[in-house]
Amino acid sequence: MPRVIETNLTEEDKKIEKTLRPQCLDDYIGQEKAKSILKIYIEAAKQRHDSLDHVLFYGPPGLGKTTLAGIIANEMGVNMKVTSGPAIEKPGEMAAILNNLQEGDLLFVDEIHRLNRQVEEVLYPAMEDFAIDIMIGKGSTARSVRLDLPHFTLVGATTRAGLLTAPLRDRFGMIHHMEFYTEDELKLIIKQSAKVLNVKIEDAGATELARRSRGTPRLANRILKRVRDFAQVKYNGVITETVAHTALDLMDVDTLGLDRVDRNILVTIIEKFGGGPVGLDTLAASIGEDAGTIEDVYEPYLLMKGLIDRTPRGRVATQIAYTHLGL
Ligand SMILES: Nc1ncnc2c1ncn2[C@@H]1O[C@H](COP(=O)(O)OP(=O)(O)OP(=O)(O)O)[C@@H](O)[C@H]1O
Ligand SMILES: [Mg+2]
Repeated sequence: MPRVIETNLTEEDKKIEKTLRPQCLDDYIGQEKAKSILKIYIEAAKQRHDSLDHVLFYGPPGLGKTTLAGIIANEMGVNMKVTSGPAIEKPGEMAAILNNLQEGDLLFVDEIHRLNRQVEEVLYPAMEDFAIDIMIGKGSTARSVRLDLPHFTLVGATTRAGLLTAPLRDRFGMIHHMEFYTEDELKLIIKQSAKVLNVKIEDAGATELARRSRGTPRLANRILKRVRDFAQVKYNGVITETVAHTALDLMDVDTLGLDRVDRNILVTIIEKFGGGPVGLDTLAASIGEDAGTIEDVYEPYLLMKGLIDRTPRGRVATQIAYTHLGL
């Protein structure tokens, strides 16, 4: 059975995500702070008939960064062009993308921390002055020519803002940290998705799914889909609390929403390293996971739940972790 916390989305996952994606700010649940600030920014930009300031979203996967970028484009009434850090290899490719934008367009750059330095440098004047500098000619006759661009909005997304260079970060007018969703927010999302997918779910069933969705809408939707299948085959199609409970236990998602890898991280810190502190790389090596994945995907939730602490000498398991695991 595929793991619940899967960072590589299948085609079916992508299709479902598309149908479940809210289209306007009012349908977007949670992230209240970002929403209220965005509302003002969008209103002001529309009144000035100007493009919106550049926006950076950072935070763990599946919290709605791409969704929010799409909503901004919708609310501004502009087109969204999508690209990603690893997809652009040469400065010329970035220049071409920028040059093809229409006035007001939104350029969404996913995994923006993975742009290489030369490509990133094209963005500096583009974001600041809506212009790019291109070199014409060779050797002693080479000169740089400035080309004007349409006013556009860059929306960047990254799992870690710390990996962004200062000059790039400084060019964003708004930087927003995506928060984990509360159980109540996730419950609303689950109920909304259930309606769209035509799934019958009881209130207590939705509560149970929300509690075990790791604060993450993507997981909430994915879990909903799996539990629906389970309810269809084993029960009469309705997601009750018992159905939710049984299905999630089978999926190896525990009562805090932790999956096998989360628990492995905790158990390893406790049993192999006496509760810590243990360095990230050592920890990664002993559980056979990539250090970056631990830091971006697993750790933020464990930290938020107070199961681990980060100290200068490494990661430490907290009392809450011992209690949760019954150790
Ligand atoms: N606030 C929200 N309200 C309702 N549904 C949401 C919300 N945020 C996210 N979702 C759902 O979760 C799914 C994943 O969100 P999205 O793709 O925007 O996450 P992301 O932060 O871009 O993730 P990644 O870092 O992996 O690119 C969406 O398809 C959408 O169905
Ligand atoms: Mg995304």
